[in-house]
Formats: sequence, structure tokens, C-alpha cells
Amino acid sequence: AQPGAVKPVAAPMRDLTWGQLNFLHTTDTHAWLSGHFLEPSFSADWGDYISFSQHMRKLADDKGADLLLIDTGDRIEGSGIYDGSVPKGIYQYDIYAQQKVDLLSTGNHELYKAYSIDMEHNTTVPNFKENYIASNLDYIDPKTGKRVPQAQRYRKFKTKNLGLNIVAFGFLFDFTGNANNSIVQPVADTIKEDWFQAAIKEKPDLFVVIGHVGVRMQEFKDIFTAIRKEDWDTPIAFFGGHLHIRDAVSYDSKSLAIASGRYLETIGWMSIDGIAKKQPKEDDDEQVAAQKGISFSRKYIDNNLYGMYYHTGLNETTFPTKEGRKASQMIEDARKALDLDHRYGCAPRDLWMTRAPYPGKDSIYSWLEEEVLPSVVVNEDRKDKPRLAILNTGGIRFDIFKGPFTRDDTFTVSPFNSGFRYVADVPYEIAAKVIGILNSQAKIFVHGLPNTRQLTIPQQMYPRPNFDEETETVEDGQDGVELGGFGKEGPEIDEVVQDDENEEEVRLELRGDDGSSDNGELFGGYTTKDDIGKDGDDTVHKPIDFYAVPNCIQAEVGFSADEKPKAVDLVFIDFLLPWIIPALKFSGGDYSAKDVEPYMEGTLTTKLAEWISDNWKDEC
Ligand SMILES: O=c1ccn([C@@H]2O[C@H](COP(=O)(O)O)[C@@H](O)[C@H]2O)c(=O)[nH]1
Repeated sequence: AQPGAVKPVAAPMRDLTWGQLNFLHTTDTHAWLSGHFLEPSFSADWGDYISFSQHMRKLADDKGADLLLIDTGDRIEGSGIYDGSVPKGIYQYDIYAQQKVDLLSTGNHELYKAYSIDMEHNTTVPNFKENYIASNLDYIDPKTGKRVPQAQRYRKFKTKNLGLNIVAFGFLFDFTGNANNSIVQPVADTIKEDWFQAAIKEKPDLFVVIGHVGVRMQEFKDIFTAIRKEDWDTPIAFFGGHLHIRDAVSYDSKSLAIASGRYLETIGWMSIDGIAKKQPKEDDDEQVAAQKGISFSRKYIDNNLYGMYYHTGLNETTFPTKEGRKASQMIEDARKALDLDHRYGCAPRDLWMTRAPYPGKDSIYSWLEEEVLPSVVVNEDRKDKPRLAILNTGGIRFDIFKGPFTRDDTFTVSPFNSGFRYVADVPYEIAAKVIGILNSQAKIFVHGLPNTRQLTIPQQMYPRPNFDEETETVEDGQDGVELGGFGKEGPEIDEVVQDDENEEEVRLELRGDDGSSDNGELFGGYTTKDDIGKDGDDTVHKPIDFYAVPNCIQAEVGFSADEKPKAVDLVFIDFLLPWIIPALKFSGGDYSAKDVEPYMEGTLTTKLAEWISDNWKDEC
């Protein structure tokens, strides 16, 4: 762990189930390679993960089993190690590459900017060579202008110890916000292509589908269905991400999909036993398929040293490896070079994204609406004009904890380079309708309006089934998508261990009061319910309450107390541009992109830092 990070807390643990083939999975790390300084459950850093994975590989070797490491993208944007350098990522790519990842794919965050697409093509792909898979992603080579695959389309390989034949794919969901030096091909089109159709006829011992795709999203359903059309029997392991949640879905009795959270909070674990190694028949090329008694198991490992020692049987002295220590040192050096611990001020209280009700005094969104935006959204030439300032909740990425607020925190809260734009002098009754449309959850049809689910935080984009209810499927409220697994049969997993302890509903901070649980009480943390059951988390926690947030929030700035203004400047964060004009049109305003101008200098991130320096001056 990094110097200054809180120590982990002892807690009741659940063991990992080993199989023939085992996986460690990270996703949506968003450059949190330092780990979490203030949260004991997640205070291990990338160097600790390297040590952990090396010990786990050794354990696999000792058992005559195999272990593969997977990463499903969104490695960048979200923490100072990436966002704090100019250009971005000058330390991040090298530190990340210290880990030996066996299969990796691209997330949407690698694609928002032409720069990060180039970096992926010229740095991460060469760093990981044949381990990098890009089944539906192409790169436009700037020298030739030619469209080339970002990496190989799929990978065929044999595992080290058991010699299992694997065919692996690496997908991205049907993302459309990518910069124009990349092309994301829709999954439904990709799976019709000859190379994919040939690959799924390979009859390996196992298919591994990794992807920056939510495990309940249509894209994975389509891939699963396409494989099963050709091959009803071969087991399939899916590794997903994007939605920042822990989740597992059983598509059929011979497949399992897991999603392993976000921000290096979670290291996903999947193991598979009973994989039948296929032998070629002597008389022809067809291979024998005989999958009987296949079993899958999953765990969500809290990323801290207590758990890593527990799962490896090691301790403070025996655990760190040379390579792990090296990566931790690289992180420490990068943090110093980037001045990430520079203190802008002291947060007087915790401010939560979803762990406090919105609106409310502990909500980060209410704080932004009531305190920050009215003060920072100012254009000197138009400061007398009343304005509405709109932010999408998805643009805010993390909580603020009471105590020092650092340069690193500015990036964990607001990593994007988004500035503010505006449409001038919009009649108030038109401008005031925009927020309602953006928060409408697509229940009304607005011509030209992109899906509003993209505006909110990832955890809310695709609501999950309510595992407390008996029903197997629910409507998700947006497009009437059926959730609760792809089949209607429910999970068919051979190894299911239910754990009904810890049902008490208690609100506790994940951070804990003083980082200890000496009184023997359970510590607050993830208490995941998924298709497999309630025993997924490796650490037994007390539950934490989470509250829903809207897609967007809005501050009224420069309004008189007595009456609403006749016209306002409609100010919004850059990211909202594709939504604003259609929403204004629907509200009765005949505006076009030509009416949009930059509103002021600076980004939300720089404005946040300025506000905190000016307003949180007390010592801590
Ligand atoms: O410039 C940006 C980029 C993204 N967002 C928000 O983030 C989500 C995507 O989050 P994932 O981590 O990829 O799941 C996007 O839908 C936006 O809500 C943003 O606000 N600004």
C-alpha cells in the first residue's frame, strides 16, 4: 500500500474456491493504481495486486491448476496518476504495464479522446502484445489514414499447466462517443463476420469472452446466443464491466458472467472446474464434447492487504514481491512528481454521491447546486444575467471525505476536461423545461435526443433485478429491457453456497470511524446480491444504503428572491452538448448548435479546486 494509506480492518472472510481454471479480474480501474488512501477495504495499491497475483500463480502451479489475469478496460481517467500529468498518463501506462495481464480489452474511456486512442495503439497494445484483444474496435492510422484492427480480433491459446485450449474474444459495448480516429463496430454486426463465425466453430475446451460490457447488457446476450447457436456445449466464461458494480449472471448451466466493480476496489475471482478436455477423434477432425458436472464459482475480493494475506496464507514480511514493491515505488514517485498530495483545503464534512439522499445536506450534488456552481459559474461580461447551470451526475465520479482535499481528489471527483458552454438569453419558461427532459428517463420521445441514461452515474445506467423480490425479471424503466439473466430459468450453477448471515440493515460508512473493528462488529461494505446468491463478497460486511440520483442537476444563479427572470443564460457542462439543443427544441426554443458559445474559462475540475482553496480554509 502507499505510505499514508489506512491499514485494512480484520473481518470475517469467505474462502476462494479453486478450480482447474481460475481467473483474477479487474475492470474500470480508472487509474486508481494508488488504491484508496482513506478506505481500509480498498487500500492496497497496484503493486500489492502484482504481489498477490504472483503468489496466486504459484498456488495455481502447486495445485496443477491454471490462473489467468483479465482486465476489461477503462484503465484511464479518474485519478491523478493518469489525469494529473501533461500530457495525461505519462506515469500511468508504465505503472499499469508492470502487471502481467493475460487478456485485456478496451473501455469507452480509452476512446473519448484521439490522444488516448493513439496511446492505446502505440503503448498499451505493444506492452501486452498478443494478450490485447479488440474484437470490434478499429484504429485509423494517422500516417496512412487506413482503418486497421486496434489489436488482434481474438486469441487462441493453451493454458500453461493443464494445456486447456481457449478461444478468447475482447469486446466493447456499442459505444458511439468515440473520437474519430477509432471505429467501434456494433456487436450485432461483428458476430456476423466470417472471422467470428469461424472462431466459434473451433471447439475449444473453453470460450472466454472479455468485454467492456455490462453483464446484463444486450451485447453480451448477442455474443452468448451466437456462440450457443454453433456450440451448445463448450463452457463460456464472460468477464464484463462498465457499470462499476459487482454482479454475476448465469446465462446457462455452462456459462457464467461476472463484473468486478470499479476503481481498484474489487478484484474479481472466477474458477471453473469439471472442464472436459476435448480429444480429437481419430477418424475425422470432429472433437468429442462431453461437458459433465461443470461448476463455476465467483468471489469479489476487497482490494486490501488483510484479504490478500488471508487468501495467500502470507504475512507482511512474506507477501511483498520484488515486482510488487517496484510498482508501489513507481506509484509513490509518480505521486510526488505530480504533487498529488498537494492540499487545496479541508473538507468540513463527507459529501456523498449515492450514500446520502439527494437532495440533502450530505449529497455532493446538493453541495454543487447550492454552494459551488452559484459561485463559479460566472462570465464577467454577463455576470448580471441570471442563469441556469446544468451538470450531468455522471460527470462527478467520487465522494469527498471530511479532511484534507488534495490535487488527487480534484481528479477523483471530476477527471474530465469539461468546460462550460451556454445559449444566451433563453426565455425562462423554455430553459426551465430542459432539466426535466434530461431527467425524463427516456419516458417521452424527444426527436434527436441521445439516450439520457448516458448522463447518469454508471451504476444507475442499467438497473439490476431486485434480488429481494421473488420475481425473476423486472422492467428497467427505460426501454423495457428484461433483466434478471438472459434465460427465464434462473441460475443453474452446480456450486452455489448461500450465506444468509449479515442481513441486518444498518447504515455505516465504508470508511469506518477509526479504521478498526476491535469491538468485533462487522464493518460497512459491499453486500452483493447477484444471480448466484449473497455469498459473493470475500469479506463479510454490514450493508450500506445507496440512494438514487437524477441524470442531471441544476443551479439557479443570479435569480432574484421574488420572481423568476424573463430570460436566462442556459449554461451547461460540455458533455451535455448533444442533449441540449434537442431538449431546447422540444421545449419550444428554435436553437441550433450555432447558438452555443463557450461561457467562461476553466474546467469543472479547475473551478472546483479554486472554490475549495477559497472556501475550505480551515485546518484539518
Ligand atoms: O467527458 C465525460 C465522459 C464521461 N462522462 C460520464 O461518464 C459516463 C461513463 O462512465 P463509465 O465509467 O464509462 O461507465 C458517461 O455516460 C457520462 O455519464 C462524463 O460526464 N463526461
